[in-house]
Amino acid sequence: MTIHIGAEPGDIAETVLMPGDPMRAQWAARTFLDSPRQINAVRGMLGYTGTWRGHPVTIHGSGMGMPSLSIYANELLRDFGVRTLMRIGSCGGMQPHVGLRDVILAMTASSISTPSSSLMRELRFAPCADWGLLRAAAQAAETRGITPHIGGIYSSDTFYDERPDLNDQMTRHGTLAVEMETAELYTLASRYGARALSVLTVSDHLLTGDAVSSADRETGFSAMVEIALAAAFPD
Ligand SMILES: O=P(O)(O)O[C@H]1O[C@H](CO)[C@@H](O)[C@H]1O
Ligand SMILES: O=c1cc[nH]c(=O)[nH]1
Repeated sequence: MTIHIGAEPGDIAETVLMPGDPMRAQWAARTFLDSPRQINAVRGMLGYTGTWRGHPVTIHGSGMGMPSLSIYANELLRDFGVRTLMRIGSCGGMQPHVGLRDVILAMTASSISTPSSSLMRELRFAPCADWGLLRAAAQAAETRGITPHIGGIYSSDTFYDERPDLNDQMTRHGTLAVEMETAELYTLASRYGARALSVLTVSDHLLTGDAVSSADRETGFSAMVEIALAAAFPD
């Protein structure tokens, strides 16, 4: 048991899928796992452990933003021995060729700062995905007839961003999408010698203003969950 995760040792699998939204964790566990059981509800942050094709898997919310994700990822990696952490999140598209509901595999994540920035001092660390997971996720997507966008994303601290000039530079430099957790997830996975990948679905678009419904953001993104599970346990 840790401060924020009320699970016992052994309750959490070595492979964890992390949506920001705890209700997406509940939906994904009930939809994709066999025999899911709730292993955390501290502060309403729901976590479930079950099996997928016989492999133990935990699906646990991270909350929104890097400070929240950092708390859960630190405890999962340090105290529960997690070895593979995959974010299953929503994001805002930043390129004209990226459409609503498209799947993005985040190869790298830019940021202005992360909870790890003060530790890094003058270093501008480059958070990047685990190559094996990234390759397996690309293959899993293609097997399902999905062509994912693969490249850099932006992990922001600000959902209601008032720096359109910064977003313009991101778009100009090929950034695929914006979300709020991946840069810290990849940094922590590197620190603990674990594997991480963010599999994202485009829920809205910064260039067009188009968006899917909140209900869709909670439960409508099956493809990214299937891709994440298949990448974690390739045949
Ligand atoms: O849908 P989730 O996984 O929460 O991800 C995105 O949605 C939240 C903002 O609405 C942020 O957490 C952002 O990263
Ligand atoms: O952080 C996020 C997530 C989804 N859409 C956005 O525009 N930003």
